[in-house]
Amino acid sequence: MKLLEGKTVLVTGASTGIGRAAAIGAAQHGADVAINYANSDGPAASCVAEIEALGQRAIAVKGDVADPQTAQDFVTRAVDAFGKVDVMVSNAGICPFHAFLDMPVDVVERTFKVNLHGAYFMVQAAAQQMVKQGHGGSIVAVSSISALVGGEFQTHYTPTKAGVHSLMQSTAIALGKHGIRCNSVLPGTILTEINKDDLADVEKRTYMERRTPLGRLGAPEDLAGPIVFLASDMAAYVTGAALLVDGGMYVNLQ
Ligand SMILES: NC(=O)C1=CN([C@@H]2O[C@H](COP(=O)(O)OP(=O)(O)OC[C@H]3O[C@@H](n4cnc5c(N)ncnc54)[C@H](OP(=O)(O)O)[C@@H]3O)[C@@H](O)[C@H]2O)C=CC1
Ligand SMILES: C[C@H](O)[C@@H]1OC(=O)[C@H](O)[C@@H]1O
Repeated sequence: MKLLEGKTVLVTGASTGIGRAAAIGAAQHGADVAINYANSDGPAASCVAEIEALGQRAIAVKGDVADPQTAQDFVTRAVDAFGKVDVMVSNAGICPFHAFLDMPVDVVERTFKVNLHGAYFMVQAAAQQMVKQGHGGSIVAVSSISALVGGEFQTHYTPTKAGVHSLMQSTAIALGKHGIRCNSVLPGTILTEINKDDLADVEKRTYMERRTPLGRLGAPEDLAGPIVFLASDMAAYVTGAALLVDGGMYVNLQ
């Protein structure tokens, strides 16, 4: 059963990792897909090709989500190509691991701008278009288990993920009257470019694996199903919710 037949789905940060898996998952469920990305032209083009090979339409729009204009441009390009916006998956993010006491100001500011400001303006631009269309929509933001727990080298990052989680709660209230649902997914540790260097430390990787009751770290594809579900009408009465997708890591105290 295809859950997103006839829908237009926008995904930010979809050249690699979780965003890419979400974009391809949406296409497998019958959606046309617009992807945003920042730098990786080759991977973005291959994501488009993969979606087209599934028989769906796709465009890639390059742009830095930290710039509010990127959100307006992304939505405009998607509407030009596909006529509407049904789903926004706000996923783009960075996590430059760094110690707290000597954290450079520019690393903090950049992380806040990409992860939180970027999500804010993308969600707002999609919602403006959905309200104009008048038939509701679904917004899924990629927050993190890190919205709920801390990280020694993520003091600039975890507040942005808590912020994205909170943004979905407030926009669920602001947009409910327009039939727009807003939810977040909270991935645990998923093997992607964002943590390749961090998890090259075998001791750390083994520790993270041992903390996970399901016995393995996540793959980007583990997020595709939960994101497609929340995007779809199967979740028609779900809004303001946060879905942990972490193999059980969060509940594993001892
Ligand atoms: N991996 C994990 O363990 C977890 C990840 N997350 C969250 O998942 C999201 C995706 O991360 P993940 O897939 O792991 O990492 P990746 O590094 O694989 O993917 C990040 C994506 O975001 C894009 N991106 C980065 N900066 C910008 C920007 N300024 N403007 C537009 N696009 C940008 C990248 O594009 P390009 O390649 O072109 O730069 C890429 O497509 C992030 O929000 C992250 O916080 C949450 C919990 C766990
Ligand atoms: C990048 C990290 O490995 C990853 O990001 C998150 O949000 C998770 O909590 C992991 O720490």
